[in-house]
Amino acid sequence: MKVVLATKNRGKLKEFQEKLKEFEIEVIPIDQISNLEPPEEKGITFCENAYEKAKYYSERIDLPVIAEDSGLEVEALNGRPGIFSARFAGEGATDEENNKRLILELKKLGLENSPARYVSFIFLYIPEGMGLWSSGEVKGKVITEPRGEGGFGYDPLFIPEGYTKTMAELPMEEKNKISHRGKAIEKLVNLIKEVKKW
Ligand SMILES: O=c1[nH]c(=O)c2ncn([C@@H]3O[C@H](COP(=O)(O)OP(=O)(O)OP(=O)(O)O)[C@@H](O)[C@H]3O)c2[nH]1
Ligand SMILES: [Mg+2]
Repeated sequence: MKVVLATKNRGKLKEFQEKLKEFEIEVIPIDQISNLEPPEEKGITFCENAYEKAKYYSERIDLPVIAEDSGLEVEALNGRPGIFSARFAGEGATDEENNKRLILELKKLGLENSPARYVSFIFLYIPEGMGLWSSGEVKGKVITEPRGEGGFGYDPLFIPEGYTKTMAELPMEEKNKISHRGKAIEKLVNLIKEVKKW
């Protein structure tokens, strides 16, 4: 089975490819199929953004498309950056700039860490209007001293519950077992298997 993944995020793409390999599903990045500009993320929830992204591309390329919207919710920041995680330090911000903003905001509050969670919503949109969605989360804490080279985004600042290493210090295979995205992908695969039985 092959499926198109609508993302411009290379870190996400690698994690989807690695995880879905386990289920013999090949992931084709959207930019191999089309050079459509991504839609603006106008939703106010992860779910809405994932749905809109998948629908937008699927309707235009007439193939099933998976899209994900994900982010980091930090307790001390009342759930921010949330759906704004990719643009915390401004539109087009780099991971490094977003990490600096997070560290600054925690330090402003006099904190060295805060409970936090990563959230992932995935939507598989199938032309003619059929859809499947799933979600996943991983709880942990964010710190103010970055560690590790793996993963992407806020991973050098995120320590999953039950671990002492940051997400960026874990091999991808291990991150995929415990991460918000890994869990959401597994749930989606189970849904696809159920639907195939119909
Ligand atoms: O360290 C991280 N490890 C993760 O596992 C992770 N998952 C999400 N995030 C953050 O949340 C944004 C998603 O925003 P997002 O879903 O809109 O994706 P994006 O804009 O990067 O790409 P696209 O898929 O929209 O094209 C990302 O950019 C990151 O800042 C993560 N950070
Ligand atoms: Mg995005």
